[in-house]
Amino acid sequence: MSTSPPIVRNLQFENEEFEQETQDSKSKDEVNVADCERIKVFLRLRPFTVDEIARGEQSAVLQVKENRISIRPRNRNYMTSEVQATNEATFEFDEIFNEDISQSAIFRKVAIPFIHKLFTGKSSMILAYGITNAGKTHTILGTEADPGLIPRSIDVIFHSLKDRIIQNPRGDEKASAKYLIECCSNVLFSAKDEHWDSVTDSFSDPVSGIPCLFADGKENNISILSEDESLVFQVTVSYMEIYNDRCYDLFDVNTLLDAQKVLKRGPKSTTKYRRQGLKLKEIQNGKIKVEGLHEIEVYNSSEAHRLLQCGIKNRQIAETLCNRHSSRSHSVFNINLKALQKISKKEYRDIFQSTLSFVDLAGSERTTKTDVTGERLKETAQINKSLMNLGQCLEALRRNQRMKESKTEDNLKKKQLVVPYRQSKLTLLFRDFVQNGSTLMIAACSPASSDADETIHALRTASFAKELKYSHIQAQGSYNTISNYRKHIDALHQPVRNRDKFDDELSNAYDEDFQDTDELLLEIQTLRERLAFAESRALLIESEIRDEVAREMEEALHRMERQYRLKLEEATQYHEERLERRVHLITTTARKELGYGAAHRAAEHAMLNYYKDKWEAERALHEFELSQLKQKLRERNLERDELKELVLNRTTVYQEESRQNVFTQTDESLQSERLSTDDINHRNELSNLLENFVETLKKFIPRTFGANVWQQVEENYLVAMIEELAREECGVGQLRMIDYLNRMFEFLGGSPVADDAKPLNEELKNADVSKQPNQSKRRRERKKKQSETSKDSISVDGQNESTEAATSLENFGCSSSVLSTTTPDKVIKKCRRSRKTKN
Ligand SMILES: Nc1ncnc2c1ncn2[C@@H]1O[C@H](COP(=O)(O)OP(=O)(O)OP(=O)(O)O)[C@@H](O)[C@H]1O
Repeated sequence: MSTSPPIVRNLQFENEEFEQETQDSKSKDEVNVADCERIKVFLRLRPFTVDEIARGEQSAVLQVKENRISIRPRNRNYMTSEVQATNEATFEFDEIFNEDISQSAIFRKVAIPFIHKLFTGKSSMILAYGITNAGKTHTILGTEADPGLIPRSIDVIFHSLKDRIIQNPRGDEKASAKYLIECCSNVLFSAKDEHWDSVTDSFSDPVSGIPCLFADGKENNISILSEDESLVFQVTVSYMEIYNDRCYDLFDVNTLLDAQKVLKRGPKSTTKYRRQGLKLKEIQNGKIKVEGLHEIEVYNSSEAHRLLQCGIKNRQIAETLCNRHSSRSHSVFNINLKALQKISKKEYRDIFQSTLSFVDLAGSERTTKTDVTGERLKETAQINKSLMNLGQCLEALRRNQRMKESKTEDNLKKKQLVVPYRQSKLTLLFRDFVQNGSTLMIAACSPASSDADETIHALRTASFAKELKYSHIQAQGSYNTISNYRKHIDALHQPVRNRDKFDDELSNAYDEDFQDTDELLLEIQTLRERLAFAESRALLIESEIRDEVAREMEEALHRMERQYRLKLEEATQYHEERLERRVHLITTTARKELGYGAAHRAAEHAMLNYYKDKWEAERALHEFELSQLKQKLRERNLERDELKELVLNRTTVYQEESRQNVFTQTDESLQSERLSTDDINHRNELSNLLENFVETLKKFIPRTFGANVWQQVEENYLVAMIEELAREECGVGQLRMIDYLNRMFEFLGGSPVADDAKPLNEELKNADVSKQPNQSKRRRERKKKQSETSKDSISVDGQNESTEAATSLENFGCSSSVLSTTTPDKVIKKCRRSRKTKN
């Protein structure tokens, strides 16, 4: 089985106008390939921007002569001694494009040879390098009106391949351009946002509805075809960016959907937009693979343009949501070509795979110049670090190459430098391209004198790249190499087919292997030595880097110090002035108020004295009152003591009396108990006697003293007497009755109890209670006699009534003579007098 290697035939030109130019480029390319595959570096000088013209920027470019450019530095102190001496920095490049070169011309000069290589199975990279705002993106992407290298390359590639693109039968539908474009149209282009208004205002695809920044057909007049008609192709594209030394897929649908969620929630959304970072993995032959990077199958230029548009949009969204600015990341757009040869109706055989990559590097910038802080400072540091690392790789490669080329004894003894590819993702990818393909660098250059120093640094790094050749590192994926391998495999298969020669061939192969092993051991030894040297060299480089960083930091610190000192001085001056004003104000106010203050103090003093005297007087008065009150209190206390004593005495007396009363009452009650039966009889007798006596008085007193007197006697004495008698005990009742009678007679004007009645009174008074029944017996007898006598006298005639009364009274101790001598008027008067005196 043998394959005839495809011969890249001369470029076919559909447009005669470009024929000559492209032929030149082809011939140049052929020369370059022959010229050991040196890394080519082109310089593109951009014109002044509108802003720069408005600022009146001066040009830093002193001279552009053939491939040499001279730039005048702004501050020569930071330059090399050579530049300091001449005050200009001169660099040489493969070609220098002036401000007036068109995008189309650049494309033909730069990209066409690489597209050519793509079709021959060689991978290549076009790298735009330079300081910020130098025109890198303009060159790589371009604008809607004037597209750059990528859109033009897409046009040419698809126009060349035409119907020879086949569909991958095992292709993932979710990795197809159609699916992604649909997602993009739903997610990214549905939202209207000021950040991409300018983009969406561009062309719109009638099918997908996606605005298309780059219209097809700008470069449709160029076609590069392979003569091998049996070859068919599959084209995939991938788009990624390296931001803060992390790789992100710009064709990842999931991140697009996440972005949609965040966008829908609006600017106040607390959900953070997080993208999944991709890992770089080293596969066989030192090739680098970006794990998880989507490679989207594309069948025509229109799809490719729209995909590019989606990637740009995704990047814009990331920029918006991550709050960063344009080109703060390195972007890599890959066009992968897979050539297949038809074996049968459905079977294809892989012939080669190649990639054309377009890298738009972020612009290096000086932190001292842009005065950035926070996240931006971190970004800038990362950009500068990765670019510096790229410069270090280029420098190390150049030195190694020089050592090899010079072949002097000294140089041969020296060990090769280790190229620090692994220090950043960018350089790892760069290594892949340097080792596996050809590289072209476009150094974008700003003419502004304000950017001169940074431009010089960037151009110096670019000039390192210019000297690099990679002829010794053959492109592993090239078509020719693959066909050579095939031949070799065929040769290896030969012994199998030819059994007779198998053993000999096999032993030969073993011998070769042993020889290889010895060589390998030797190489390991050499590599070890190189490693030791490389480590020491790395330390040296590191110290150099540290020095540079320290210098920059020192510069920044000096600047900050100056700023702060200035601010401090301003603040001090301001505060001093303020303090002076205050002191002045206070002094003036104090002076004004001093006079008033003295008078005020005198008045206060007088007031104080007045209140002091007043207080003293009141105090004396209160003390006097207090002493008086104390005296009174003492007296009251004495009185209280006396009263207490008195009460105590009285209580004692009272207690004594009450005790005696109790005894007396007890005696009396005992006596009354004894006399109770006699008393009942005695009372009956007495009441009878009293009735009689009262009856007698009723007759006697009205007749003698008048009806009024009787009425008064009756009111005052008799009723009370009768009631008393009814209530009192017998013995005591008698005494009471006598007392009443005495008082009655006293009232009537008579003498108290008659003398002859006394014995009776005395007798009654002194009467022993025990003897009373006998006494009452005697009395009853006497009364019986008297009643008989009175009965006799009454019965004689009415005139004897006074005599009867007197007798009755006599029986009670009353003398009738006393009664007869008193007139009723006198008795009444006497009675009234005695009442008055009583009252
Ligand atoms: N050749 C050119 N002709 C006309 N205008 C240009 C050219 N090159 C660059 N510009 C303009 O200069 C400005 C800066 O260019 P561009 O954005 O490409 O710079 P950059 O190097 O990519 O900057 P950054 O690294 O910050 O992204 C843009 O306005 C662009 O239109």
